[in-house]
Amino acid sequence: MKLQLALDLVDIAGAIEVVSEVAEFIDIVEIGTPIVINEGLHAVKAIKDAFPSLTVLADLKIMDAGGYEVMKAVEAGADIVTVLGVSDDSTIRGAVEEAKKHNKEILVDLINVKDIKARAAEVDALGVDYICVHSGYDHQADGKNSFDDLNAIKSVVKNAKTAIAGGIKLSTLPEVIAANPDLVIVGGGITGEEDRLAAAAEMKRLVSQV
Ligand SMILES: O=C([C@H](O)CO)[C@H](O)[C@H](O)COP(=O)(O)O
Repeated sequence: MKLQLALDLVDIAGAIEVVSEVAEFIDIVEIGTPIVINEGLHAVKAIKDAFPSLTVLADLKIMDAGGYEVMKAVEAGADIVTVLGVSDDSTIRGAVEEAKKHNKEILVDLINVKDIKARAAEVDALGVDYICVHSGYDHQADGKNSFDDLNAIKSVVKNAKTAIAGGIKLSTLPEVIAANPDLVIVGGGITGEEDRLAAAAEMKRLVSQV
């Protein structure tokens, strides 16, 4: 099981500072959607240049023009690019095709998908690399999480790796781990802690036991 650090509410300098602190405990670093909105794909390039051995995920949440937008993210240095599960199949197909050309990966984010089991099965058949259940910030504000969704998609996803994101903290990590995703994505559960190093180290220890 791998650990991804999501960086959302920082600028490029802040992202580099956080990753410098916790790099040894994370497998994937995510340049979150808010950073891409604020800084553009330069943020992806800056992190890849600063940490060439880390896997970098660009959380573009692509909804259209899958092939083109994946191409631009890959040019900037992304190893994994996100596409929304609510997108048309043609968008996801284009994204997968472009990523494969460059030996890169696609993570489909099922945020706001209503019939999560059915869509996960469809997306799995499109050849994506990861399928992620996700309670976004607005869902979290309503007290929701994606733990049940993870169990639901685990029963239908046969090819892709599974991932979970949204408000995961050290206190809820054991419950997440029990559902056995391939990838756990944590933002505020590390970046919002006073001792980020300790939080990342403990999370890495827990996910590595599986
Ligand atoms: O994708 C995210 C969100 O939609 C903002 O772009 C976050 O990266 C994801 O939710 C993980 O962050 P936390 O919820 O703070 O763990």
